[in-house]
Amino acid sequence: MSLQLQSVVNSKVTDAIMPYLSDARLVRELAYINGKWVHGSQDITVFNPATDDVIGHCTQLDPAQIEQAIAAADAAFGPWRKLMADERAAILMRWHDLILENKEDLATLMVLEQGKSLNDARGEIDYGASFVRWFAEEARRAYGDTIPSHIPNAQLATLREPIGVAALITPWNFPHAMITRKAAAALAIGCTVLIKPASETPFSALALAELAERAGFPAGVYNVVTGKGSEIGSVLCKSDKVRALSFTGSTRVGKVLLEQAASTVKKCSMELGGNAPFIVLPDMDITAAAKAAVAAKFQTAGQDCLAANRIFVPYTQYEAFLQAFAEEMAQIKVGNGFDKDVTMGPLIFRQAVDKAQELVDDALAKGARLIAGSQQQAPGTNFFMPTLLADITPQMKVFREENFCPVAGVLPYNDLPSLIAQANDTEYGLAAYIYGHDIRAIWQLLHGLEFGMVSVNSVKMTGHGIPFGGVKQSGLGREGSRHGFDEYSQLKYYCLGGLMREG
Ligand SMILES: NC(=O)c1ccc[n+]([C@@H]2O[C@H](COP(=O)([O-])OP(=O)(O)OC[C@H]3O[C@@H](n4cnc5c(N)ncnc54)[C@H](O)[C@@H]3O)[C@@H](O)[C@H]2O)c1
Ligand SMILES: N[C@@H](CC=O)C(=O)O
Repeated sequence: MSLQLQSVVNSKVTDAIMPYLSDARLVRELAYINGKWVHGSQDITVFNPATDDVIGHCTQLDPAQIEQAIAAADAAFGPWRKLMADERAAILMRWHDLILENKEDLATLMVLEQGKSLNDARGEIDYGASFVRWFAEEARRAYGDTIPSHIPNAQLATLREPIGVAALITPWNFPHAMITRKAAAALAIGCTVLIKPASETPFSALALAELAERAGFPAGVYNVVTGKGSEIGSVLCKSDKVRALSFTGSTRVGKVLLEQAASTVKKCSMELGGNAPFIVLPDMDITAAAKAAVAAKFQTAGQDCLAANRIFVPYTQYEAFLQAFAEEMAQIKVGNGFDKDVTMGPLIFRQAVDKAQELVDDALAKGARLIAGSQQQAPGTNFFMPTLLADITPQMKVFREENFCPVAGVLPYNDLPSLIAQANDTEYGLAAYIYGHDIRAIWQLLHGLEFGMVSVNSVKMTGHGIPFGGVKQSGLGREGSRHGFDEYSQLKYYCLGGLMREG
């Protein structure tokens, strides 16, 4: 079956998007395969979570079209990997520059489909572009090793080779940066990519594809497939041609994909859920700690894998901290991400609001105290007002589950050993925060905490140069940093024997 192709017409995009953008060609509703915009069999409706308005549709590809996309990426792999690193880097840098030139439009699209504030969306575009630049630069440094030989008259070494076609499946909470963090690494090292964005936020992904085309990626190197996650995931996992699978999303779906990918023994990289502890040490200024905890909890309306869900405070400062936190939380301005001064947008859809309420109800039924947060003030059906619960316990869902909503839970602690045990009492192990000054306590925590990333006295911990990733059920592998290539490359060892030695 040949691909149904459509030139450049975005016939169904509603007026809800176009008036906001300076470049209408960034709005794409079709999938992007082998350098063409492609129709699927049905449409998936995309909503603005702040207003519930329909903002457009993306296309749902059928399994045969996913197979065709895989074949295109596979065919493009050979020529792409053969380019010199400098040549791939130049295309990546053009993509980077185009992303930044179109920052305002990309951020606007993100607010429309994801709901975050315009400032946060702009920040995400910068963050996303930084990975493209980083990996364009790293492409020139994808070294192998030479190995002191234990074999007479032989030279031993490794080559770092691109693994092949990489499937990248991404979530809706960071619809831009979760793509670039994967795609830039894969492309720079010489892989071709098939990107499957979340159906709630396809427009950010498709705009990136439009810019990738303008940057000059050859046909088949950069592909975006849209449609049903389970259907696409299963075709990608079963295909022998797809050699790497990089997934960012929930631990539940990550486990499904790991099982499916086992059938073809793919290299799997999993960036999954988190349930971050935020630990306040006794020597920390309480107002400063509360300010940082609010920032760490409510970024992206709590829909952030790094969100500080369980906040541990010494008994002696407990009530003072709750008061300071409630005061700081009251400064959050909830509303449509386009409105001036808004710092927190809606949740992604109505079920997320219901889940937030369920967490609060469960906690209150099990003895938590509601310190602040009234849902009567919510400015729309998909909004959940920032909520502060005290006295949360490990028996409550708000402690156990990745809550992914603007509900903060605080609990007191007595001593470091019991604190460490409680902070680790979760299946997740992505990120942890420590606020305080006592270097011995910080060191003890750094060693005791079972998390892939620990940030001391800083809410911001991410960036292109750091190895982002978790332990336990928060995932496998690292993104960004000099380790980012590991997920998309393999070492080929060679032994060059029978060499004559001089002297
Ligand atoms: N560790 C990280 O770096 C990181 C970063 C961002 C988000 N996340 C996690 O992502 C989750 C929120 O995002 P979400 O709700 O979009 O996650 P999700 O797991 O529901 O979906 C993620 C992606 O997987 C697709 N998908 C769903 N079911 C699938 C299946 N059976 N097979 C293949 N693909 C499938 C979705 O369409 C989407 O594209 C949270 O758990 C959050 O912690 C983790
Ligand atoms: N906030 C994370 C993404 C997780 O949701 C990041 O900074 O990469």
